[in-house]
Amino acid sequence: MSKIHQLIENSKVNESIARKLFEIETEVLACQSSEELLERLLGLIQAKFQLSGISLLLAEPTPISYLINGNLQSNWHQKNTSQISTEKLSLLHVDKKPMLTNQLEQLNNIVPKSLLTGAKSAALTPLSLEGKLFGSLLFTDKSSARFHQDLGTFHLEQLAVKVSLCLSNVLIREQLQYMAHYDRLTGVANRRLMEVCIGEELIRQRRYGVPFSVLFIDCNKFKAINDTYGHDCGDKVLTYVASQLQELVRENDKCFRYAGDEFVVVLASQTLLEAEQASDRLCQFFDDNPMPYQSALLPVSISCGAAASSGEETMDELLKTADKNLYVNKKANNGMVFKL
Ligand SMILES: Nc1nc2c(ncn2[C@@H]2O[C@H](COP(=O)(O)OP(=O)(O)OP(=O)(O)O)[C@@H](O)[C@H]2O)c(=O)[nH]1
Repeated sequence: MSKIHQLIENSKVNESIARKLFEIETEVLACQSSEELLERLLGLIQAKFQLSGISLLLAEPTPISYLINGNLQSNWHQKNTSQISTEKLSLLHVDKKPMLTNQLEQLNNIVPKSLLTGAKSAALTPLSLEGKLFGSLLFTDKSSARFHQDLGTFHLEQLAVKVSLCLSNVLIREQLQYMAHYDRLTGVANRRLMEVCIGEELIRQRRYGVPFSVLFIDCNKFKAINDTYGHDCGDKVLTYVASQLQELVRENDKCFRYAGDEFVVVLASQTLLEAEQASDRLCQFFDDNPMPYQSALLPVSISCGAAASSGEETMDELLKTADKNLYVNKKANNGMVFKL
């Protein structure tokens, strides 16, 4: 082939690659979550470029990978995402550049063997967030001619920048949403999300007659725990109570941190009697299960008040009834002593 023909041919190939990347970019721009974005992106790349294998390598441990890993729970990610140490990742991407190779022995002891099964060549695209390398997209092919050291990396570099940008935008949005709806200390949903949840239950009840109840929960003598063992211990107690409450309620029920040492549980489809039974069960659990603390056991106790929604009252009225019942029950619990 003459030089000019070769140039024209190269330019056509480049244009076709650029077009496919543009189409992929356009499609992933609308993705609302990092999980959806990565899944969609990798699926599109594999289909459009007909790659035999594609996977996501995530650095471990970095704060960024922790943030992303928490979001990647789908079956697809379980199958296609692998952990890689930060040191190994930087071996793949010297100066944060893509890597192309058909000498796969170079990847031995860096990339999990299973990801290279049947492959004869591979391309790795670095992913960065806030200037930090946190992962790599691994493309593999059955042909050793597909990726090799002498190929240019311009398109992969572009892809790396664009994916990193899209991902960072989505992650910032996810972080903001999380901070707006979840309590930082205990990890349970906050009062704002509780209002949304009760609002939805009220609509369901008024429209379809589905009952629901709420439990107002308060830790007993919590101030004394803070004063005796310190604020850090108090924080641990709150985290312990929140995590146990979440474990103890049914899948459909939801637990919220209302304020300070107060929590609210929304019991979907449950009557007052069922809510009172749940309340007894929760109180009994904490009486029977003191919190492990500094190689000892710290008694933790809670009081609960239940209220069933009739569909007539407002959210505030419902919570007030539960709160009133809580204080009736709390009186009976007075006199708890905390000893390590
Ligand atoms: N450690 C810690 N303490 C908190 C937090 N939020 C609120 N508190 C404290 O929780 C305590 C709640 O005290 P009270 O409302 O008097 O409750 P109590 O001591 O459990 O009293 P009773 O409910 O009557 O048994 C206050 O001292 C707050 O300072 C928090 O995030 N961490």
